[in-house]
Amino acid sequence: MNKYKYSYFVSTHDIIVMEDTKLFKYIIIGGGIAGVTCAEQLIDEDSSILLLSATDFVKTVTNVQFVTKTLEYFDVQESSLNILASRCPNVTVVKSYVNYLDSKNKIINSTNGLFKYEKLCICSGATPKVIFPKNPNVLWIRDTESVRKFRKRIANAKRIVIVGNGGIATELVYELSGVEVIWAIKDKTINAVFIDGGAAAFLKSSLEKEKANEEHISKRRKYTVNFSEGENNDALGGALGPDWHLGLEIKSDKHRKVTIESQVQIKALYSPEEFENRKTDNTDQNITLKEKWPIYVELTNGNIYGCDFIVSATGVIPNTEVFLKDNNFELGKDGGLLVNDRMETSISNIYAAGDVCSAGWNVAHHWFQYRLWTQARQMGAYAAKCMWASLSHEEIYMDFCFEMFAHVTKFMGYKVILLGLFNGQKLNKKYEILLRTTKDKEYIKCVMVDGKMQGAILIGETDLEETFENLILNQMDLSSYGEDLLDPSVDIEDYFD
Ligand SMILES: Cc1cc2nc3c(=O)[nH]c(=O)nc-3n(C[C@H](O)[C@H](O)[C@H](O)COP(=O)(O)OP(=O)(O)OC[C@H]3O[C@@H](n4cnc5c(N)ncnc54)[C@H](O)[C@@H]3O)c2cc1C
Ligand SMILES: NC(=O)C1=CN([C@@H]2O[C@H](COP(=O)(O)OP(=O)(O)OC[C@H]3O[C@@H](n4cnc5c(N)ncnc54)[C@H](O)[C@@H]3O)[C@@H](O)[C@H]2O)C=CC1
Repeated sequence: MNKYKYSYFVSTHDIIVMEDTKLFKYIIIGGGIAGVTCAEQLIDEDSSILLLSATDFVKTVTNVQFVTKTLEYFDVQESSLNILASRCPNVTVVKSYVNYLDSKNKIINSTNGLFKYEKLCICSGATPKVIFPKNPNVLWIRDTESVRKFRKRIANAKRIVIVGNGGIATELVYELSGVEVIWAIKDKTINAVFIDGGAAAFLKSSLEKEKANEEHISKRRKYTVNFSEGENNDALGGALGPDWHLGLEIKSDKHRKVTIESQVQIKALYSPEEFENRKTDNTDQNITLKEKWPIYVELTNGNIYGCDFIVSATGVIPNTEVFLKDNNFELGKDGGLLVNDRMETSISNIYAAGDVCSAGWNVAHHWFQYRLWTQARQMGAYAAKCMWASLSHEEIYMDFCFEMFAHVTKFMGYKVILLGLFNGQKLNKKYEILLRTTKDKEYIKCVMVDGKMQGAILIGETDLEETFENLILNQMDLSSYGEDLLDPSVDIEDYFD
């Protein structure tokens, strides 16, 4: 890339562009799943495509397998930039961090110089929204580097506090053994971001089992991650994804010891010195405080725990900051770059996909955005199609995957499938629930309105995903079946397929 003569900044408003600033038809920012999929899917083979990745690795998806029309499994690999470039000959891949966007002149400034675009797709992902981010005893999980730090600290830890009740916290609590875990959640029940209280009760019993006794079925077939020591890159890498925790087999003790503190938040953190200086009565009530710890956590219910460190698994914030300087992007409520049904942001010729964007179109009734690997892939692929269609004046239609929310994952050792409005989202509590559950085997919940299925949670090997997907998409009137719909003696799979 040295062949580009360096252009330079006078001020953020005044870029001097040298004559040979390279023009690319498409530029994609971000080497995560959204960016890489976008680059791979650009079918414009004669065009110049540039992918800028802040890190030495990009995330690539392989072996995509459709479980149903909307549910998919895939493998994820961290690949070097060269591997991606050799796989996609029309894509130039450059390690470069973008630090300024001049949308008026369609130029981006990066650590590797200036680049001009016809169409730009921002796929810069999201950053963990960390509580007490400056405290050295508060860790988070996002990329390979953050997992490396976590592994280092957990090796000698006796007790940690995990804050948050979403995907990361749920997976981490389940994966850890040989260390005492205090799980502090805002909600009444575990994993409330994804599942209801009934499903949470079903899953929770897994925490009481010993880790060694369980067969380790991976969420996807393979996740290859590069944990090589030595590389110390401050740039935030792409989000980890399926099976990121498989490398956390650190402790030989397979006992889980989890205390769930529900309906609490963190009130304060204390260093050992600050804690010594606290002379309040309630500190003495907690036996755990007799030991000396690197940090102390006070919860809003008054309980105080000493621990080795805290993991903040408290959601993400879209990575937009760099792009907002001097650019009047319209933002979604969650701070993402608002995109329309063509994945276009509010600034012309700029598209966005994946965790960085907020779906701003009139979404299908059974679909909503969740910052997930699967949606990053789908949005990246669709954004590529939209950019190409815009330049070639072709008409395209919104991909079918945006018709219905669908997610397959694994929580607490069980396969979990979420379809449509699985928690009654958008239904203003006006729905009925049909439920079938068999302890340690399956949990099936259907959300029904006027006899029509709106969503479903399937935990365990139920084999109902295809049937239920069809029922949600077709909106067939099922009133005549009533509760028989989930009667185990009725083979509804055959009936409705
Ligand atoms: C621990 C963990 C487990 C997860 N598990 C699952 C799961 O099981 N299933 C699931 O569906 N989802 C899962 N997710 C969520 C999923 O990983 C993300 O939603 C998805 O990877 C987002 O992809 P992305 O490409 O939008 O963003 P990212 O993967 O964050 O990629 C963004 C890229 O942009 C680069 N970048 C940022 N700013 C700049 C800049 N200014 N210049 C150049 N480059 C820049 C970053 O370095 C990064 O490479 C998980 C997330 C985490 C953190
Ligand atoms: N299996 C899967 O599908 C997985 C998906 N992911 C995805 O990765 C991303 C990051 O994961 P998470 O950090 O777990 O985000 P999340 O959005 O899934 O969960 C965030 C949790 O933090 C809680 N929270 C927020 N602020 C808080 C505060 N101040 N104090 C206490 N609790 C607070 C929320 O109530 C919520 O329970 C998400 O987009 C998630 O969907 C992550 C892991 C696994």
